[in-house]
This record gives sequence, structure tokens and C-alpha cells, in this order.
Amino acid sequence: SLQNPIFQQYWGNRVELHVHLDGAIRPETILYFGKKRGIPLPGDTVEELLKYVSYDTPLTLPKFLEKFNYYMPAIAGDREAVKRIAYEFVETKAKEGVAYVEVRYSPHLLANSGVAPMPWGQTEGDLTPDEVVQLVNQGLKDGERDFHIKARSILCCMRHMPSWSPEVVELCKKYQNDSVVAVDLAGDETLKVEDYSEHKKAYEEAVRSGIHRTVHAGEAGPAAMVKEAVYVLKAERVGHGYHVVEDPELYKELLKIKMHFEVCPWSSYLTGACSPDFTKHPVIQFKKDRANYSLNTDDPLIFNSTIDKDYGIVKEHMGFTEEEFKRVNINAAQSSFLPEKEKQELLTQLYKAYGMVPNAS
Ligand SMILES: O=c1[nH]cnc2c1ncn2[C@@H]1O[C@H](CO)[C@@H](O)[C@H]1O
Repeated sequence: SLQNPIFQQYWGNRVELHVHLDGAIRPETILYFGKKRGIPLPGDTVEELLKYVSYDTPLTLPKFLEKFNYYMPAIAGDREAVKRIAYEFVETKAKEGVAYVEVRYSPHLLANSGVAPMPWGQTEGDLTPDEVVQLVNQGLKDGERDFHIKARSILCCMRHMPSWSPEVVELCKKYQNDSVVAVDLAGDETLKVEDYSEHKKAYEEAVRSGIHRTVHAGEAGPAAMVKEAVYVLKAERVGHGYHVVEDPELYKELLKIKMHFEVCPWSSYLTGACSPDFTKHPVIQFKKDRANYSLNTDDPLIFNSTIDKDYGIVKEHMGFTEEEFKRVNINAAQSSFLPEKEKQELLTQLYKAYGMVPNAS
């Protein structure tokens, strides 16, 4: 895609805000640790492994989420693996022309100690969620140094595990601006959560502690989930949010307050979140209304993609122009969870690269 002129201007100047670390692992790395640790995987080669892990025709959100089960046991609970996936992630994003990335993950899903229930059927070890965060931070910092881009992280609460949420927010506080910039709520939003109050309390604590907030909502779920994310959980950004357009009044309100939507085009096709007809995609409405949104990969391992795939889809099927790509990336930088001074530095870099006068967007 370096040959494709539409991408050239953004090369090295893209901003990505919604990508899961555990959905962005290299298949080679999964195979390496599976073999090293004697953990069975569905294949011995990249091609075989990807036959199970990745796919290219729409599933449902819960069916998509099952894909993690195939390979997470090879990575979770291993110090070297956790640090390495973070490091390699930064290299991958640098190669995709990303200048700044916010990468998210659940510290609990990568741990094998101090976590109940134990994820992935692991036997108890000594890697805690706290140490997972330290290892990811180290991997990201090493990556920043070697690949010359900026990477920050977002810690995920999981919809189905409200009991983890208080610790997730405590970890955000402990590592605030030491790589970690925000809290997220991920997982299956169509699931009925018995005791939702823990998520709510965790988000209240995040507000009190000045922790930035994003929430997966309106991906597979209805507009009401977006409403709850913004007005109950006090989300500053919405993960996906596609179904917000089905509540015109709410949509109008969120346009007015310039709520940021983290749009993932190829993901929205493969998780069945949106109609498979790209010409009916809600991001077309977002573009028309000059909404505040970004373009992101979400889970590039499972979706067998790079960020070019997402830019390509909206360009080919949704009439995206160079002007819109610039606007999208500037909005992403503006809605990033960087401290103000670093945000301004990033914006200055983008304006310069795009040949724009600051604040003319
Ligand atoms: O598109 C998505 N929607 C909701 N949850 C997701 C999506 N992609 C990944 N995860 C969930 O987030 C966890 C932490 O990174 C992943 O383990 C996965 O369960």
C-alpha cells in the first residue's frame, strides 16, 4: 500500500485508538510459545493455525470471541510471552505507519495468579494481573525506543467478569500515565450481567481518580447500550457505537457533544455488528454528519488484517476521500487519552504532515 498514493500522506502519521493486544498477536509467536511450553494448538504452522484462529465471513460477536480460546493458553501466564507480544505489537504498528497507538487488553486474561476464575483452564502460577501490566509496559517502552512511535495502553474490564473491575481501575491508577491512559469495558455486550453494579462502581472510581474512560457499546448491542455507556458509565469515547444511529435523538445529542466513536470497519463486518452491505454502514452517516470518529483494526490477528484493510474498505465502498482521512486522524489525535501537552505535540506533527494550518479541520 506504500505504492497507493492515497495512503502516502498518512504514512507514519496515522492514529489508532481501538486495537486489542490479545487480538493482535503474531501467529509465529503463538506457535513459538505453544511449542516451548508444551501447550497444544490447533495447528503447527502459521497457515494451519490461522485456519482456526482467523476467518473472513461474518460470525456473531460471541462466536468471534470464542476464537481467543484457541491461542490464549499459549501466551497467558508466561512472562516472556506477555512482554514479547507488547514489543512486537509496537513493531507491527510502526510498519503500518501508525504514529500513535492506544492498545487495550485485560490484565486478568493474561495472568495465572490472583485471578478467579482462572482463565483458559490454566494451572495456578505466579503471574498476577499487576505484573502483567508491568510486563506490557516494558514491552511497549522497548518497542517505542526501537521503532520510534508512541504507544499507550488501556486496561479492559470484561462484561462477564464484574468482580475483576475494581482491580482493573486500581491498576489504571497505579500505572496512570506510565503507559496506561484509560479504562475500557469489553466482551459480549449482549450478555445479561447479573451484578452490573461493580462495573458502574469501578467507572465511578475512574471518574474520581481522573482515569479516562471508553466503553464497548452499540457494537452488537442496541443504542440503549451507548446511552448507558455515556450517561451512566461516563465514557468519553465509545468503542464501535454503530447502533447509536438507530436512536436519532441520542445520536443528535452525541453529535452535539462531539462524542468520539472508535469505528472498526472490517471488524464490524466479521462480528456481524453491521449489515454485510458496506454501502449501508453507519460510518457513512458519521462521515456525512462530520461526526468525531476514528478508523481502527480491533483484532488484526483474528481478522487477518492490517490497518490498510480498514482504510481500503471505506475508500472502496464508502467514498472516503483524502480530506476525510485527514479529518479522521486529527479527530483521533484530539480524542486520544494523552496528556494535553503530548496531545498538542501529536496534533502539530499531523498538521505538518498533512500540510494543514492548525485548527482548520
Ligand atoms: O470487538 C470486540 N468486542 C468486544 N470485546 C472484544 C472485541 N475484541 C476483543 N474483545 C475482548 O476484549 C478482550 C481484551 O482485549 C479480549 O480478550 C476479547 O475478549
